[in-house]
Amino acid sequence: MVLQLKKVFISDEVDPRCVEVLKENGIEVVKDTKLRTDKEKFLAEIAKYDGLIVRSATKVTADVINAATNLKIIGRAGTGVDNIDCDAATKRGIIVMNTPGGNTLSAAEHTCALICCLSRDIPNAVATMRDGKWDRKAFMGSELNGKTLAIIGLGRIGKEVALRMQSFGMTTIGYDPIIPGSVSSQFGVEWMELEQLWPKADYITVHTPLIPQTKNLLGETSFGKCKKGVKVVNCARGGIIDEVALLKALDDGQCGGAGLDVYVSEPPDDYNLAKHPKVIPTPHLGASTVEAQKRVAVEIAEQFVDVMNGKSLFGAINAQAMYNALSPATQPWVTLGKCLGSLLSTQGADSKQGVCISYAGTDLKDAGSYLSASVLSGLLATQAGGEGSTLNLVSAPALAKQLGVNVECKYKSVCSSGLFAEVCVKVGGNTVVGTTSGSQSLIVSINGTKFATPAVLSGSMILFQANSSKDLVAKLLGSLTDSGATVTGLSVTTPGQSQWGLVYLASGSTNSLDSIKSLVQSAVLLQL
Ligand SMILES: NC(=O)C1=CN([C@@H]2O[C@H](COP(=O)(O)OP(=O)(O)OC[C@H]3O[C@@H](n4cnc5c(N)ncnc54)[C@H](O)[C@@H]3O)[C@@H](O)[C@H]2O)C=CC1
Ligand SMILES: O=C(O)C(=O)COP(=O)(O)O
Repeated sequence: MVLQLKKVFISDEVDPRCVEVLKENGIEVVKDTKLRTDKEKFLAEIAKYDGLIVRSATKVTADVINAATNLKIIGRAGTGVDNIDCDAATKRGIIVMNTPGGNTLSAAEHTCALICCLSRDIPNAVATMRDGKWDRKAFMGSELNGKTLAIIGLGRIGKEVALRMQSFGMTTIGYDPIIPGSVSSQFGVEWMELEQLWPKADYITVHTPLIPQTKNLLGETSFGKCKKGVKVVNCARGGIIDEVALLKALDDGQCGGAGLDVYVSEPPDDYNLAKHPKVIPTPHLGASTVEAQKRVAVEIAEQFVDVMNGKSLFGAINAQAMYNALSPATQPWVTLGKCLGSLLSTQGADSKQGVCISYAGTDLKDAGSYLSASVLSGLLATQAGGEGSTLNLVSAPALAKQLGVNVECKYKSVCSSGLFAEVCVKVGGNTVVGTTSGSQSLIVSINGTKFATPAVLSGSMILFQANSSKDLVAKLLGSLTDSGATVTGLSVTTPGQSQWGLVYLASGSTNSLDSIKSLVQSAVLLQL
C-alpha cells in the first residue's frame, strides 16, 4: 500500500525538523499556526492537503474532517488524540496516527516535578521570597520517603513515574484494567482495585486517556474514600479528575493539594482552580521540552514517510486492517477480497442479509481482519456517500457497522478444493470463491458453478450468465466484435444447464453490454 502524500499542512507549533524531514522526502509542507483560529479560512484551506499534522491546540472536529476532502492522514505530534474526531476520520477512510512514547519521559518528569513541588509547597515559598518575605514557619513540608503513591493508568507514563518516585522511597501502588499485577510488579507497582487503592494513597496521579470510563474517575465519591489531605496530580487530561469535586475537596481539606497540568477547557474558562492556594498549576507543559518536541516532530514526519512508502503504519490508531495488510504477501489477497466484494455487489447481493467470509489454507491463517475489510470495501462501494468519501480498509468496517451489516469470518487450515488457499464470500443467495496466483486475483467459482480454470479478475470485463448452448461463445464473440468491442480473452465455467463467463475487453462500454443482451440471462460490466 502506497499512500500518495503530496501536500501536508502543519497547524500547531511543531519543531522545524518535522518540516525538514517531510521536505527531504519530496513532500510539500505549509506550516501556519494561526490559521486554525479563523475557522472559515481554516476549513477552506484544509481541502488542499492530503496530510495534516497537529499537537493539542488544533481541534480536528468533524466539520474540519468533512471539509478536508483530500485528506488521507492526520498525524498527532504527541500522544493524546482526544482533540481529533477519530470516528469522523475513520468514516472518511482517513488514517489517524500519534507518536506513542515520543514525549513519555518529559510527561513523566513533569509529573514527578509536580509531586516534589506539592510535598514542599515550593511555588508558594518561591512567591513569598519574590515578595521580599522570609517566612520559614509557613512552609513545613513532609517527606516523600515512606509515603504511598497511587498511580491510575500503568501505561508508558505511569510506569516511568513509578520508577522515578520509587527512588524517593515511595511505595507505589496502582490500577489499570489492561496491565495485570504480574506485569506491574516487574516495575515495582502493587496492582489493586480502585476501592482498595483510595484509602491507602498519600498521593494519587492519573495517567489514562480521557475516555468515558475515565471521565471524573476521581470525583466526589472517590475523594470521600481517600485519606484526609490526599494530594493529587493530573498530567494526563483535564476531566479525569472532576474539577468541581476537586475545588470542593481542596476547600474542605479532604484534598491537601493538587498539581495540575491539564484542564477541561484549555485555556481554562475560569481560573478559580488554577488560582487556588493549594493548587500548583502549569499550562499543559508536560511535553514542552526541547527533547520531546524534537522527538515527536521527527517521529511523526518519519511515520508519514513510511506510510507513503508502504513500509509501516506505526502509530496508526484506526487502521488495524490496513496494518495487517501491509506485507507484500498479503497484497494479492487484499485485492482479491475487494474484487470478490465488487463482483457480489454487481450481482445485487444485499449486504443486510449478512456477509460470510470463509477462508482456507495456512497462507491465510491471520487474514481475518484485512480480508473482511477488503471484501467490505468492494461490496459496499456504492453505499459510501458524501463528498470526498473513500471506501478503504479504514472506513469499510466502520461503514458496515453503521449500516448494520453482520460479518462472519471462518478459517480452516486445510483447503478442501485442492487449491493452496481460497476465499469464499457468501451474501444472501450469492457465493463467489477466489484464489490468487502471484499478484493476480482469480475467480474459482460463482454460485457453485466452477470455471474450467480459475479466471483472472482484472481490467474491463463482462460477467455474464446464460443458458448453455453449443454456439453460445461464438455468438457472444460475434456480437461483441460487431458492436466495435475488442475482445482480449474469454473464460467460462464448465458447461451445465447454466453457464457463467468472463469476457475480457480492451476497454469497457455499455454498447458492448447491449449487444449481447438477447443472448444472456444477465450481464454486468466490471472494472477491476
Ligand atoms: N500533559 C502532557 O503534556 C501530556 C499528557 N499525556 C497524556 O498522558 C496520558 C497517558 O499517556 P501514556 O502513558 O502515553 O498512555 P498509555 O496508553 O501508554 O497508557 C494509558 C494507560 O491507561 C490505562 N487505562 C485505560 N482506561 C483506564 C481506566 N479506566 N482506569 C485505569 N487505567 C486505564 C490503559 O490501559 C493504559 O495502560 C494520556 O492521556 C496522554 O494524552 C501524554 C503526554 C504529554
Ligand atoms: O501528547 C500529549 O498527549 C500531550 O498532551 C502533549 O500536548 P502538546 O503536544 O504539548 O500540545
